[in-house]
Amino acid sequence: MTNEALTAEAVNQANRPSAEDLAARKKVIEVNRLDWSFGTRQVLYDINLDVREGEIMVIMGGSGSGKTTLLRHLVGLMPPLPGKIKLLGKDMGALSRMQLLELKRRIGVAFQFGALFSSMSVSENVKLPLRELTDLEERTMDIMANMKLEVCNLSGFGHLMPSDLSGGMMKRASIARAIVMDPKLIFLDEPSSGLDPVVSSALDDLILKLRDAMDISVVVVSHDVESAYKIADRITILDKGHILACDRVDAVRNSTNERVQNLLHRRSEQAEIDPTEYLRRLAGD
Ligand SMILES: Nc1ncnc2c1ncn2[C@@H]1O[C@H](COP(=O)(O)OP(=O)(O)OP(=O)(O)O)[C@@H](O)[C@H]1O
Repeated sequence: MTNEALTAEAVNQANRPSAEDLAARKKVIEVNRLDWSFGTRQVLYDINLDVREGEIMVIMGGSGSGKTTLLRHLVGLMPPLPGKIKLLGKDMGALSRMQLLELKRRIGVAFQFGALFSSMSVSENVKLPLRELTDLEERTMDIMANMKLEVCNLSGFGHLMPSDLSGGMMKRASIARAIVMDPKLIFLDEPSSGLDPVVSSALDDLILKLRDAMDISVVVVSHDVESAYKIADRITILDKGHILACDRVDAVRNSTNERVQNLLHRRSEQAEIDPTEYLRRLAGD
């Protein structure tokens, strides 16, 4: 780990809420006894999880452990099951289609591959949720998109096409789009995949800044253990569809469970992920 990363980690460490502080906060996500099978194949087993207001929760686990399937449930891309998932206090399985849509407006999502439409400028990409979900005037949309681009250190880059951006800028642009509607909760899938450590560390800083400046709760799916140590308040580790650990960073990091340590110190598996296969699974094909 670089000295810079160590320092940033130490700063966040000092700012981390205590277990009591976290427990006293409102739950923005509540998962109760969630099981899921694809056909006869069970991939999630008795998932119980909560995320608290203002918390950064990092979900980790080996390839195929169920992270994407869980994420798809959380963002409403899987059929909602009554009593299983509450998002921002609402039972997703008890909502009408319109109510579910309304709820989805209050969350932001940045998926890992091909997050931006290549035929639109960066600014148009960021404005997309505003265009699709609001009746705001063009000028207002421009102002809102520019504000979010600025927060994501992309001021002045809105006119560029995605192909003109570096990997790190592309990720920041998809985060700008995820926050353009001022959500209270955002989901980031593998934000640091494919980035070198310096760029990845800058992205971690942006995630921390967003949480602090916008009072947002963040769920990050990641393979990157250094990033998790730096940004997370708590880490959840999935193992073959089961929650193996869910605790504050120090507790997970110092866990005496051999399986937890093996999963934490396994080399990054990002190279094994095939983008086409990832998108197919995300779409539920
Ligand atoms: N649509 C689907 N149909 C059938 N099986 C699926 C489907 N989507 C995922 N699976 C299977 O469910 C299991 C969990 O997959 P999931 O994508 O949730 O894991 P993951 O932890 O996100 O993996 P990775 O880190 O490789 O993205 C895997 O065995 C996968 O093959």
